[in-house]
Amino acid sequence: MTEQTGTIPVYLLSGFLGSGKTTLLKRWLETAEQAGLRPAVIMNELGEVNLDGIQIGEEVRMAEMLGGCICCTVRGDLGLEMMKLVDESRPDLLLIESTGAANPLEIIDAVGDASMLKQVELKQVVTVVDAVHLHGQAEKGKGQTYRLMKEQIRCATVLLLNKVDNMSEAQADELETLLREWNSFAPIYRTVEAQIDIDMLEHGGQGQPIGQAERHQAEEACGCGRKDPHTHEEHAHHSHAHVMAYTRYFDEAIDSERFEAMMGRLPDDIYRAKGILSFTDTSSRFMFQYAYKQLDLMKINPQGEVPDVAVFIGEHFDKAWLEDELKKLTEPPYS
Ligand SMILES: Nc1nc2c(ncn2[C@@H]2O[C@H](COP(=O)(O)OP(=O)(O)OP(=O)(O)O)[C@@H](O)[C@H]2O)c(=O)[nH]1
Repeated sequence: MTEQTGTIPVYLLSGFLGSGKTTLLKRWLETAEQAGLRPAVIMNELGEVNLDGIQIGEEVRMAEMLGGCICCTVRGDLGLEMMKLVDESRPDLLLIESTGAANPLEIIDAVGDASMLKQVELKQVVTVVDAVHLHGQAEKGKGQTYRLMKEQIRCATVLLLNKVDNMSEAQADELETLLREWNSFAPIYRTVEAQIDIDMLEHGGQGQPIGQAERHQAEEACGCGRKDPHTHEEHAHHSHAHVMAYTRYFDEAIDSERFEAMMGRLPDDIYRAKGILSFTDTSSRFMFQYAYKQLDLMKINPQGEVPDVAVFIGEHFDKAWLEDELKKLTEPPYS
């Protein structure tokens, strides 16, 4: 783990929605705590509730930026939040988890601005890639999500090819070749549940901080407003404007079977969902995580007052359909 040298190292966790950033963040925090270090975290969520933050211990100093994406709508706040955290808690390291829709270059710039005022230094941009999702996107080979994933990969100084448990070795080999084509300098680690030696991430396998050359290369590759060298198209400034989030609060417990059946009916354009729910058939509360058709439910006992809530994220999906489905969850049982 990083030794304290006066400058606070900053690590940016990037990667498309549901790729495993929070899973990695939890590991990183555990490792830091075992090493006796005091980490601080900035979390950014598209939805109105910090569901990722609930998974982090209360002892970790955390700033939340909710209801917008760190790289645009709330970008101005990032520098302020970072400086406040540094002044208030003087952490040994700072981890920033962006929304899965963020363009990392914008955040890299914001950290760069802050480093002129405070002793913070961006050390690594770790992009977590959902192997299965990328595989599907690469087969299509086009679209805004594909382009955004490519940008996140190009801006990385370290790449985790995560969720390789869901694919064959040969498919993972193919993806690694693709990652290498898009990003020739970042070390690539294949992972399951983001299991990796954190030291390898902190030092990018080479002990190199982000240098001018890499930064320049990343800017060339994904700079907003710059022309793509191959297509000569301008990159959209907010390449994730197509991603939308829908938040629904519940005042009462819902039927677990109906909920699971509804999740099974979600259309492809709702690819990510998460939330905390109470079910009528058990007294425990549950956190659910849904990413690209995979639904996980975990018992949870959140500290403080946390409402029952579900957040759905996707592209141009039919909100009316979703509202109708959610309404059915709280209706009396059908005869
Ligand atoms: N099968 C499988 N599932 C994984 C793996 N890593 C993470 N997951 C699951 O994928 C889901 C999303 O993981 P998160 O860590 O919350 O992803 P995230 O990138 O933080 O998601 P957002 O913050 O919404 O962008 C969770 O249900 C994880 O348990 C993996 O290697 N394999």
